[in-house]
Amino acid sequence: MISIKGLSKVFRTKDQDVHAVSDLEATIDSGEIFGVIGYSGAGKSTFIRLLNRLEDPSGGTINIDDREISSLSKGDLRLARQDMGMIFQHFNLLWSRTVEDNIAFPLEIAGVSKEERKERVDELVELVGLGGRGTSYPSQLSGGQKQRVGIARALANRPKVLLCDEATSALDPETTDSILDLLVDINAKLGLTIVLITHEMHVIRKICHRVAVMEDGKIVEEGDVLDVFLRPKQKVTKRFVDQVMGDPDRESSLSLIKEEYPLGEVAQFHFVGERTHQALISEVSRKFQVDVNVLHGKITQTQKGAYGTLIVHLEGEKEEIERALTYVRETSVEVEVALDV
Ligand SMILES: Nc1ncnc2c1ncn2[C@@H]1O[C@H](COP(=O)(O)OP(=O)(O)OP(=O)(O)O)[C@@H](O)[C@H]1O
Repeated sequence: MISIKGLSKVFRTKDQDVHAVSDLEATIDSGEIFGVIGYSGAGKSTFIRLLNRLEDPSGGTINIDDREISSLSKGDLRLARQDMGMIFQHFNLLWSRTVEDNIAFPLEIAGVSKEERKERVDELVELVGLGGRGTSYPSQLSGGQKQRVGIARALANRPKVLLCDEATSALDPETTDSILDLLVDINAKLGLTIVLITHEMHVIRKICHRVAVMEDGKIVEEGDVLDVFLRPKQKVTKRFVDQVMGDPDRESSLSLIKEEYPLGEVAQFHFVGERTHQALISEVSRKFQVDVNVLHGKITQTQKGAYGTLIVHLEGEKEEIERALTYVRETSVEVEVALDV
C-alpha cells in the first residue's frame, strides 16, 4: 500500500515560488491500477517523480509498505528504487544498445550475474510480446515496440510498483490500446501496483480501478472509476468525463435539444452495470402513457463494468412524464435523471 500524507513540492525560481504539489493526500492499494488525471500544469509529473524521489518533497510523507520513501538515505533509496519501475512518454531508451541490452541495463546496475540476466531478459522479451526482436536497436522499432522495451526494462528487477508517466501520450490510438492491454495483463499476471498519470480520460476508463483528479497541485476528486464517471462532482472532472462520453459542449447542445423539442421533457440518464438502456426504455414506454425517444446514447466499458449515458425525449401528459421519471429514479438505483440540464 502507498500512503501519502501532506505531500508538497515547492519549486523556488528567481521570480516566484511555484507550488507544484500542495498538501496532497492519497492512499493507493496494493495490486490496483491507480490513475491520476489532470490538465497540463496540474502537478502530475511532479507527483509521480516524488513517488520515486526523482524529486525531493518540500513537506509530507510517502510510505510504501511501511517504508518511508521521503526520508531515505541515498544508499537506502537506491535499493528502494528497485521496488519501483518507471516508464516514460518518450521511452528513454539507450539508442546504442539493443532491445536485450536495454532490458538488461537495470539488472547490470543491480549486480545480477550474466547468466541470470540472460534468463530474465529472455523471459521479459516474451512477456512484453517482443519475441524475435531482441537484437534490434530502438531506431528499428515502432513507438509501441519501444514502449514495450521500456516496460520490460521497468519490470526487470521485479518491482512492486510500476509508475507510468504519460506512457501512451506519444502513441497513436491503436498502439495506445495495445500498450494499455499489456499493462492490464501485467497487473493481473504479476499483481503489481500501477500508478499512472495521464491527461486522457480514455486511459483511465480503459484500465484504471480508481482515479484521482488533480488541479493546482491537489487531488480535487477521487474514487472508483465507475463512480467518478457516474457522479463527477468537480467541473474539471465533468470535462474529463465528457472527453470519453462525447459532446464536450454538452450544456449548449442539451439546451439546443430542448429548443428542438419544446413539448415534453428532455432528460439525461446515467446508468452503470449490466442493465441495458433498451430494457429500461421499453419498460418505461410499456408502463406509462409516454413516448420515449433516444436522442443520444453512449455506452462505454471500464475495468469495473459498463457505464452509459442517454439523452431521451419524453412526450405525453406532464403528470405522466413525472410519474415515469419518478419510476426510473426509484426502481433503478443505477439511473440518474437530470432534468432541465
Ligand atoms: N523544475 C521546475 N522548476 C520550476 N517549476 C517547475 C519545475 N517543474 C515543474 N514546475 C512547475 O510546476 C507546476 C506543475 O508542473 P508538472 O509538470 O508537475 O505538471 P503536469 O500536470 O505534469 O503538466 P504537464 O503534463 O504539462 O507536464 C507547473 O506550474 C510547472 O511549471
